[in-house]
Amino acid sequence: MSVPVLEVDGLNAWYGDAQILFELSLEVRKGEAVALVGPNGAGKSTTMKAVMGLVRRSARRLLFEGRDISSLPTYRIARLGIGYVPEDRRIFTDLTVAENLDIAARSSAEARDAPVWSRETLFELFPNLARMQDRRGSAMSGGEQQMLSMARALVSNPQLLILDEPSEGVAPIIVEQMIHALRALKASGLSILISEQNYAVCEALCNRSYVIEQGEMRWNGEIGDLRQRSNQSSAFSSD
Ligand SMILES: Nc1ncnc2c1ncn2[C@@H]1O[C@H](COP(=O)(O)OP(=O)(O)OP(=O)(O)O)[C@@H](O)[C@H]1O
Repeated sequence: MSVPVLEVDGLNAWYGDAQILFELSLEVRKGEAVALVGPNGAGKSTTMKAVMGLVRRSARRLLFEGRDISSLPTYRIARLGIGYVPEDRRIFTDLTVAENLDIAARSSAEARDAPVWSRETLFELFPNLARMQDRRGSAMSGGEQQMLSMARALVSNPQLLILDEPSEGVAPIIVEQMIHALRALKASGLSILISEQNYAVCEALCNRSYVIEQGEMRWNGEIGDLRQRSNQSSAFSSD
């Protein structure tokens, strides 16, 4: 069994005084893709934000590659090798595809060694971005923006990619391209934690999954057992 990349144990998180996550535990091992599933408002995004240090949280254990990240600021967690693609994508919509990638490359080069992902290798992975290098973010579809956001996250050469519902509101053809790119990344050894309500995406990409409901972990197991589990709950949108 491969080594753990992300180890979370006893994670709690709050917005103000409201506790949202309760004693969550999960693990992502090297080279595996893990799905975090659950109904709207279950706490999937909050779990990802808590790992990145973007919400108030406490944990018995919060380790990335064996290192305690529980008291590090978000930018340092990112620099250690976690690429985070939030639900709202955070690309510069006034800038073109090429400019968005350049900015990510510049800030990554300041932070660590030269990036492994050149513009050329990113365009091989996301061919549709190659065809729209001079297009501004504001003129791209949601799915295209999502891929640009993934490409930006890869520039810093992460070991773990955290993706918050990348397929939400995205056309099926773009979802297919996204799955193709994510499978290639996984095959290259990258670990992936993905929040997802689309069963087809989970099945095509992931090894294991965790089901979260009302801020608590309700089930975890092999991806092949998830469909049966999901029939018993409202964790999935129909697909
Ligand atoms: N900034 C915030 N302030 C206060 N409460 C919040 C905030 N963001 C989320 N919440 C609440 O936290 C709970 C978990 O939300 P979260 O976004 O983590 O769920 P989710 O599983 O990602 O849902 P979705 O699939 O709808 O994105 C919800 O009850 C939500 O209303």
